[in-house]
Amino acid sequence: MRLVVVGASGRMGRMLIQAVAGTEGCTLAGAVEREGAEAVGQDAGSLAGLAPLGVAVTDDPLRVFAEADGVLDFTAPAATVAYAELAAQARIVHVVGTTGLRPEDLAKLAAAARHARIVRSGNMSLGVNLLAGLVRKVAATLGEDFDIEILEMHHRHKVDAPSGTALLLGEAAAEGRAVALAERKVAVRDGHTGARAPGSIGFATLRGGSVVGDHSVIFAGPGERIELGHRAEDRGIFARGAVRAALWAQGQPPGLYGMNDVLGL
Ligand SMILES: NC(=O)c1ccc[n+]([C@@H]2O[C@H](COP(=O)([O-])OP(=O)(O)OC[C@H]3O[C@@H](n4cnc5c(N)ncnc54)[C@H](O)[C@@H]3O)[C@@H](O)[C@H]2O)c1
Ligand SMILES: O=C(O)C1=N[C@H](C(=O)O)CCC1
Repeated sequence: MRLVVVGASGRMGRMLIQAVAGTEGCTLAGAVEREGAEAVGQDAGSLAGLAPLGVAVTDDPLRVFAEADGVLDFTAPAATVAYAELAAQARIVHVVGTTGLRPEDLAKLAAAARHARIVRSGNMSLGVNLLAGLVRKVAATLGEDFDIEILEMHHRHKVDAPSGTALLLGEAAAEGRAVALAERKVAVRDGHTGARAPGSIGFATLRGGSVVGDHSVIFAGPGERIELGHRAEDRGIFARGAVRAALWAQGQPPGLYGMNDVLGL
């Protein structure tokens, strides 16, 4: 499968180049960065700490999309919305790891998925997607006398909150309880908040250092607490998940898929 990495010089972009180069049956068909980025013109392999791959980073996505079967996109919301349109025009698979997408961005991805195969997930790792299944089950089993709180910590450079993973886990908890997350979500607490609203799903965000991604889902009940968690130690888990998603999506009809589809969960 010929894959393009957009956001090639980012923390995830470099990991994606490594993952594509290290996966049998995949070749790096292109590497794209935003106009004016320092990496434009550099060899994508060298950028990712590998031997040169003979693929120069470009700021012209159209040219490389025309020669590819799929694009791996861990960039920023505005870029991802634009790439969804280009990938749909080129009829290639679009794997979206970008987080911080607003409802109107998600609506644009859903529109593109009428003609394109898109796999989107706030977390492409096996572990977190398994954890989401456990959270759904525990939330469905326990009543509302168990309060659900989701705690996440990421590195100091992360720009969106709560993390895409925390929201994915919140969605799983809400599904388990058969409620809408949008109606139960409490993402900020400050000052005199009053007592906790029964049935709310709370989020707490920590940022600092080089943390790759820590998540805990806490079910706090009368006299006891259940905690389910995941610690990411290496961004390679997200990159390998994205390549797996692209390979899986190649054989699917147009639509918007998640990692649970890819992993058969
Ligand atoms: N879903 C997952 O499993 C997962 C895992 C890790 C990170 N992420 C998400 O991936 C995104 C990127 O994370 P990161 O840590 O690599 O960030 P980063 O800032 O290191 O990298 C983003 C890159 O995208 C580039 N970019 C921005 N606009 C572009 C455009 N129009 N065209 C091409 N490139 C463009 C930037 O120049 C930068 O190099 C974030 O939203 C993050 O939350 C998701
Ligand atoms: O480093 C990031 O940024 C990450 N983003 C995803 C999220 O928002 O959950 C996945 C974990 C790493």
